[in-house]
Amino acid sequence: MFARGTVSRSLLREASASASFKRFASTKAFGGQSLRETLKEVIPAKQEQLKKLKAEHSQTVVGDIKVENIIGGMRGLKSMLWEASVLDPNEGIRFHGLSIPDCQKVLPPAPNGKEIIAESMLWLLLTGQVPTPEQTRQLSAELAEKGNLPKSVEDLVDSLPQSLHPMTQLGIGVSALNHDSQFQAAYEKGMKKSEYWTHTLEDCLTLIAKLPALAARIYRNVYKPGTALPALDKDLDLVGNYTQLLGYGDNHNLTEYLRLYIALHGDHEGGNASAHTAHLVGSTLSDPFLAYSAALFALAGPLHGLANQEVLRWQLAMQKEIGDNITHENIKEYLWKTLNSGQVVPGYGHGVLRNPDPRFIALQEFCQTRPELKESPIIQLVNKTFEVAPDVLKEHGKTKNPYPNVDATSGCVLYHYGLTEFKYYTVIFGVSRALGALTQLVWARALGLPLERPKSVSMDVLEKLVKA
Ligand SMILES: CC(=O)SCCNC(=O)CCNC(=O)[C@H](O)C(C)(C)COP(=O)(O)OP(=O)(O)OC[C@H]1O[C@@H](n2cnc3c(N)ncnc32)[C@H](O)[C@@H]1OP(=O)(O)O
Ligand SMILES: O=C([O-])CC(=O)C(=O)O
Repeated sequence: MFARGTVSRSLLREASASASFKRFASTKAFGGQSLRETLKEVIPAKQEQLKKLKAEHSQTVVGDIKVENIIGGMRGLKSMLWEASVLDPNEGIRFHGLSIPDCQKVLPPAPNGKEIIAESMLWLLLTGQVPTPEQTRQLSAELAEKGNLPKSVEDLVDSLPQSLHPMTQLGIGVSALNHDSQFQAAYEKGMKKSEYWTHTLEDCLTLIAKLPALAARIYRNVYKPGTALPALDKDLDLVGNYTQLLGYGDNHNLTEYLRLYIALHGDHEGGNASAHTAHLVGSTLSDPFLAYSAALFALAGPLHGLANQEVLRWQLAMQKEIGDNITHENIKEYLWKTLNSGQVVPGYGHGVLRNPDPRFIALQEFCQTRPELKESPIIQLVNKTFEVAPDVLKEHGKTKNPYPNVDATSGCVLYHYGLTEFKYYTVIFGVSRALGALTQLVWARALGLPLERPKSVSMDVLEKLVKA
């Protein structure tokens, strides 16, 4: 299915059986093809696959629509194409067939690091292939080259009130970058449909490249006004530059954590609110900057990305109330207090997952390898909460998934490392989610996917349908 020099899906799956990993790792060096060349090679096979599906199976039934799907936020309804990742309720996310541990084994890290970096994850998401270290470096260099913000966007962001939520500022900044959209300019000139994806790809790479400078500028304006932003370092990876710009560049452990965080949050199949928003808005052929700014506003809701800020707020309030005597009994009591006051337990539950989120596990494992995190009071509280919360939520009896999602720990590690401004945390998520949402935009244009326009019904119509 994949072009020459690629790793097939089945081989990627096999990769999770660790015995085959050495073989797999040695087959991943495919020379120095660029990202664009690689995509040009893999796209025709996917176009063919879609053409065949349409021709042979357009009328094949693959599921039922129940009333609960219509009134229940479309949970479980298979109704959109998404190429880069698939979420299994029990196993969690796989990126082109690779689980998180698989990715940790095969995706190249930064030269001075061990964790997955944004570039290697982006390459995998876009192409279905594991990049070589050289390909990863090539992409890092390109992103660093393109990373500066235009003056107009700098001025716009600098003019925003300090009190405006950082996520609102990020959405505004991203949408304003569409001033220079290559896709929009080419569309105005009348480009052919077959050229959509190439211009989309250029905009997507430009946007991903500029996100660290934009996100860091917002951080500095809001929390460290008057401090100077360093220049982008052409030898650093995207996240290496991001931590430098934030002012935490000399904290290697935080940089490594952010590399892992940003790679892991990159994609979570298509139905989550931010990815789906990018897909919906992008389906109108609005440019990647507009589509992704819309996605950011979905991410900014407390049931979605903003939960990572809410978790920290909630854990700190718990810490304050319990004091030093942190026992299972005390945590249990606090959980019941939260639930009995009609609030959700942030960081727990999920629209699809029915087991602990493997992203949560991966971040917890990161904490276990760092003595400073193992001993951190906030991380210990997260761990103790995990020991108690599932049983309390089961007893409460409402949530279909009593286990932690990624937000249950992600912000707490940042807090430990001194990045304590929790209203900023979802911005970091926003830097990450671009990897998957923009990947799909490229694929949607390469495959010529249509305008998204589901049918809605009123309750009266639904009643008639039910009776019929
Ligand atoms: C990166 C991410 O976006 S991961 C998700 C981050 N969000 C959070 O952590 C917020 C807390 N969790 C939640 O609110 C939910 O679990 C969601 C939004 C993530 C998923 O929602 P759903 O798919 O509707 O969950 P589910 O079907 O299990 O909900 C059934 C009931 O359990 C409740 N429930 C779900 N999770 C929780 C929770 N963590 N605490 C308390 N109650 C919960 C729901 O509010 C719902 O109650 P209702 O019947 O009174 O409306
Ligand atoms: O999948 C979802 O609905 C929410 C989520 O975990 C994500 O978007 O990362």
